[in-house]
Amino acid sequence: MPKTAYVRTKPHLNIGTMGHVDHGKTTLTAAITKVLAERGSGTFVPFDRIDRAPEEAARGITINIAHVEYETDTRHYAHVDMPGHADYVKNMVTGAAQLDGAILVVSALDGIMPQTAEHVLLARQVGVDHIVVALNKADAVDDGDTVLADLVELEVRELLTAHGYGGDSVPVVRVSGLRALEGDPRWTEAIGALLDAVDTYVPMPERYVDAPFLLPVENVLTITGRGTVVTGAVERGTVRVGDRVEVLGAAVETVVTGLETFGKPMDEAQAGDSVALLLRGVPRDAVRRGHIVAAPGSVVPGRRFSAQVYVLSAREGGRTTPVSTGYRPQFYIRTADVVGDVDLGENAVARPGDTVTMTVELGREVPLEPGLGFAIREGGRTVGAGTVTAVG
Ligand SMILES: Nc1nc2c(ncn2[C@@H]2O[C@H](COP(=O)(O)OP(=O)(O)OP(=O)(O)O)[C@@H](O)[C@H]2O)c(=O)[nH]1
Ligand SMILES: [Mg+2]
Repeated sequence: MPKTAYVRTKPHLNIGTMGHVDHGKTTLTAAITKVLAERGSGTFVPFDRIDRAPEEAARGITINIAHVEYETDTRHYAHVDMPGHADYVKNMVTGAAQLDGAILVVSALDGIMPQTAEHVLLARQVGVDHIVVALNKADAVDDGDTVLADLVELEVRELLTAHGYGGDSVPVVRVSGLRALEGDPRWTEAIGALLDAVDTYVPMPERYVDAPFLLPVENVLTITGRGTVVTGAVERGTVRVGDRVEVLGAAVETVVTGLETFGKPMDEAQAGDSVALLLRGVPRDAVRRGHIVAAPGSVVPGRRFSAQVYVLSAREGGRTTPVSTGYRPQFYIRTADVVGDVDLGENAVARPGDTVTMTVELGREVPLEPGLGFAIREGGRTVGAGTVTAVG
């Protein structure tokens, strides 16, 4: 049966839920889709469909990044529900890289926890400019006694200010994802207020639709009988069915033979869209997460760059000891995960909490450009966050 084509009627934005494990991100995501479905502008996605990979159901935490879509009166959103668990922050890094805004979920019962702070820091680093706070589990703090929630709100505003988000003006909305899912009118209204805050506080970003096409590969799938499909968010430019593209990393040039967004076919995808691209004649195992699909010849990958890097303090979950030249951590750049040699110059060391300049020699080539954000990880934890200042 032919599928209904995607019709672009409203501006499209990418947002997502981030925050500490168990603070209620997935529940809130489900509640948002439920409230909007009741308004007639979307499809309800229940909790267990968002937390759907078998590995996730088994562990009961969100491991991969789940995407849902919905519409408010004024906008179309793709929403990524990001994992809170510390082991999976690398997924958060790649998920956040495409966000135009984020909903920071903080449990009013628990307040700021390690991944609350880590996610705010990473969001800043990967270029998320606007955060709206969902102070969740507001149903569970004593009715009438909002002292605890007030304290948590203050604490969150301070955290945001410390990371350059202007915490005083950030909308903080008290919600209960759980009670909204149950249909309690007080809390469905609160979800409406949260969405209004997102609609008004997160501006429509500038989309570079005229730039050469570039998409960092997030996932690779096979559709039997049709070929290899890559998914991800278009970082810039426009791509149409029939366009030639190259896959950097796989060193292949091919043609886009199909395009979809959320299961709906489209003729043209543009910067900001979450899409699946069907690629002609590319073997499944030739393409991997971290590769880049781009207009042929439009990007030159490199291995060497200079960067400004913030080394996380031990309190933020970072190292307890300084790093020096010869340090060899993993660099998370767009969706890629690459080892790199750090050179801090003569005699220099970088202590946890320092901001330093460094040069990096990556283990393999990736497309690099000034302004590109990245995270540095070691032994399963984030130890630094940086921005490319020069290439070569
Ligand atoms: N009282 C109350 N409990 C909630 C609320 N939202 C979520 N919970 C409960 O908190 C627990 C965690 O909820 P999730 O939605 O899985 O949390 P999460 O942030 O997605 O967790 P991870 O994806 O593992 O980081 C579950 O037991 C929920 O039922 C809420 O608004 N009020
Ligand atoms: Mg979750």
